[in-house]
Amino acid sequence: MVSLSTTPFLPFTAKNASTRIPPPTSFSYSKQRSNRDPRKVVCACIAPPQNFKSQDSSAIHFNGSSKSEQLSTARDHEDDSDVLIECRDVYKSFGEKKILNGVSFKIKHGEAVGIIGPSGTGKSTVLKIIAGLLAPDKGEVYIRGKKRVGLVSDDDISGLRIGLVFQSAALFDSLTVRENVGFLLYEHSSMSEDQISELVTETLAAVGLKGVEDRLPSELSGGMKKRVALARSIICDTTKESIEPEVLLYDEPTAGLDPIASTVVEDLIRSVHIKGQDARGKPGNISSYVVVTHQHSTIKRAIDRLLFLHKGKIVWEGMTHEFTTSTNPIVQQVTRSCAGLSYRRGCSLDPGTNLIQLYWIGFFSVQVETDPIQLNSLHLGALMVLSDIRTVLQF
Ligand SMILES: Nc1ncnc2c1ncn2[C@@H]1O[C@H](COP(=O)(O)OP(=O)(O)OP(=O)(O)O)[C@@H](O)[C@H]1O
Repeated sequence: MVSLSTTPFLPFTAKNASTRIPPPTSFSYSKQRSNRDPRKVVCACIAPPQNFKSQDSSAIHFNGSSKSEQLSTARDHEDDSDVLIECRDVYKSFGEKKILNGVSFKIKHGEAVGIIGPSGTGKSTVLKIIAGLLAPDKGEVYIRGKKRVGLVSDDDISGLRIGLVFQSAALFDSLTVRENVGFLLYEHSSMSEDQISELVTETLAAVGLKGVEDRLPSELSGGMKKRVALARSIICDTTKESIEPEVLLYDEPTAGLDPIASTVVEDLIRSVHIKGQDARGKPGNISSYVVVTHQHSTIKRAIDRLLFLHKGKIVWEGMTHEFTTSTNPIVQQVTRSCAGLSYRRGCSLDPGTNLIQLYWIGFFSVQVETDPIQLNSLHLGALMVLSDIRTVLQF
């Protein structure tokens, strides 16, 4: 089953009985239960990027000899038995706008993968294609070796659940935390309400939340909403004979968060992974995850392997620690910029806070705390915090 879970979320699925729409304000799960086709996409949302624009992606000159291309021959001989998801030569355009131009990569069992690249280069589009919410114009997506035809709702591929955690929090305002987290199970499982309630409590504990089941989203802090969102994306029907592995796709999970809140989310992402340990001290359930991010701390804390998307292709891939030592010209251009040679392409000051958000050549951002009184202007402020930023940018 490909189960797409939306976290603070507007769950959605497509036709053939699995489309889910937000319930009306008065909706209550104790009154409304249905057992429909369990195929679904659940999307958990975190904050949208703020004031973010690609500042200078034109400064990047793609050198056709990418590492991923160099590796392609070797990859052909790899053992693919542990590949959960594969995108093979995927193309996608929106109208006249060509976005993806032959994207190929594999996500293996146990991996923590990041997708980075300039703004607007198609990273979120890749996630939506993996999730089956968008169909590629050309190319294929394989789920555990089986080619997916069309969108997730058109197909009956089983063997993997895919959860999509969107940027912006979109919990159902009129539903309690319990109803939000248990949404999928109320809709699509045969579990009793008591069973669901117990599982919701257990799942909330896994993300470090206790005693919030009866609260409404409006009674939660931003950070708590994100935890609820994550709980919603990892909950699954435990009464089933076999529970399929799950891949979680996070779209900019730390965008708009202050440095401390970002760290909490990054550690949470790690903790629900099978190689991590959740807040109860138990191993996580998520087999693999993919994170789209601009945030340096997220790359550093939550990602093992990076895919670098540029001009519609994966132009480099490798382990996170290899990124700074890569000889790939485009990567070098990025890392030199991060080292301060071309340190600043944009910045913004969050109103009412002491956070400055800085952007590097359109795809890295770092938040630095400073005293607004020091700032004569945003530009001057960026210069003044430069030394701190260099420290922050150490991989
Ligand atoms: N449904 C759509 N219809 C038309 N254009 C779209 C659609 N979805 C995305 N786009 C366009 O495709 C391009 C890539 O969008 P996408 O959100 O995938 O980029 P991104 O790399 O994730 O950007 P960012 O880093 O800024 O979030 C953008 O120019 C966007 O406007």
